Amino acid sequence: MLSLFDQTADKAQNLLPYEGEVYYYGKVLPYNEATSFYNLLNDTIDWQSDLIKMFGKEILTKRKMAWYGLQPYEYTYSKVKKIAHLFNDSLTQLLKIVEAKSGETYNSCLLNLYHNGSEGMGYHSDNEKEMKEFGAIASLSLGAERKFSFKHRETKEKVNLLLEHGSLLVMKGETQKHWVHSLPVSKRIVKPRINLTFRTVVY
Ligand SMILES: O=C(O)CCC(=O)C(=O)O
Ligand SMILES: [Fe+2]
Repeated sequence: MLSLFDQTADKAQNLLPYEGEVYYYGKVLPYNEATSFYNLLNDTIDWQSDLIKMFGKEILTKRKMAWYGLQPYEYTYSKVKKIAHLFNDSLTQLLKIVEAKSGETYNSCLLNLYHNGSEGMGYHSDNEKEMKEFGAIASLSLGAERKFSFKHRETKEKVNLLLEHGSLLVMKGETQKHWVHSLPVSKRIVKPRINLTFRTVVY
């Protein structure tokens, strides 16, 4: 049985059974602080639709994205090269919180805005060529609570969890090599959600 001490956020347990490390720290921001960060980011981030290929056609996603960095790093997603906007005050504050909680450092952040549960993200891994190999990725969630799923590439084993308002999830080690992850759609969810994934790009 876990003692009370083991259950504290800073002693999060690895959720993956093998070949990767995922730690869920639960709510790292008090409710009101998480809500005010949600509102600030919603208003100040330069949100853009993403161009993706579906059945050979290029379509604009309803989900909005944004790419920020400590420097104007280049990053290619969906085959389009983007230059990072510089971190604003909210992002700088959140970076410090996430670095302290996870004991890792990051230099960039990919943001996603899902207007409701009909928007999600299919199975993928975050192993773009610009990113530090085996670098930690810290995922901060604000707004609607959503299910999140990991699936092992070979065994197909699944691990599911809920990402709460103001919560932190950290993926590290070999996670991206052996597991894919997704944010499943859920028509019942009508509220919006913002997710920030803090990453390390090499330059
Ligand atoms: O919205 C999420 O929780 C996941 C986002 C994600 O996987 C990504 O940005 O690569
Ligand atoms: Fe991802």
